[in-house]
Amino acid sequence: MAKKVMIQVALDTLDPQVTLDLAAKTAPYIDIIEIGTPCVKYNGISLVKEMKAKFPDRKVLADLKTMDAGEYEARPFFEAGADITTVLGVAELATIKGVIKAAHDNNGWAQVDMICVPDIVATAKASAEAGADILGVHTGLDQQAAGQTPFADLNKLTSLGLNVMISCAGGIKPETVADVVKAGADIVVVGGAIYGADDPAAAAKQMRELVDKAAAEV
Ligand SMILES: O=C(CO)[C@H](O)[C@H](O)COP(=O)(O)O
Repeated sequence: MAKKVMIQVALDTLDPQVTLDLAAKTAPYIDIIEIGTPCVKYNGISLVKEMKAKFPDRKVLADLKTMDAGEYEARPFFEAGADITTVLGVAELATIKGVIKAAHDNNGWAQVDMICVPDIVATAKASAEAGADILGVHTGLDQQAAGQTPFADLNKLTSLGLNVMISCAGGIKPETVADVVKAGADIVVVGGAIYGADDPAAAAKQMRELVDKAAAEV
């Protein structure tokens, strides 16, 4: 039985209508619609509400990258319809636990973003122990520009065998997505390779085909 690997489209666009249109084009091929950090900061909670209302059959992730006041910041977004929010792994454990509480009180998932975390193994273990649902391996846009990739961190986390989902984000393209799946990711996050494509729907369809093919070979 092939492992089910989810695809998360990361929408880092700012214009709300452009973002909604991209979600409509890609929704048939993806599992999670991410309202990216720049987008959610620019548009706020109203876009989360509208996105969930338009795509009730897709999980909606608000990429808050919460750094403090975890429950206080995350709870309104879960109550507005977000299925997943993110909290930074560099935050205090109390902050991470607050987002987890807000998530679980609303049948949602809490993702701990490992971007810039100095010791991702220690943070991963502590986050899993605290009840995190997803650990997010993440090479940020600026890190990508400096030539970094998520693969080393992905292998570190998948080898721990923790009872959590592992997502992977950071410049993933058609040429590299199979390696991400074969390294054990449960969720493949794709932003620019889809929203920046000439035909985002075709790019999402291609990613779906590549992910499913690689998952069948794992
Ligand atoms: O969270 C993000 C940046 O902080 C992006 O959404 C994430 O990196 C995925 O986008 P891309 O595939 O373009 O790297």
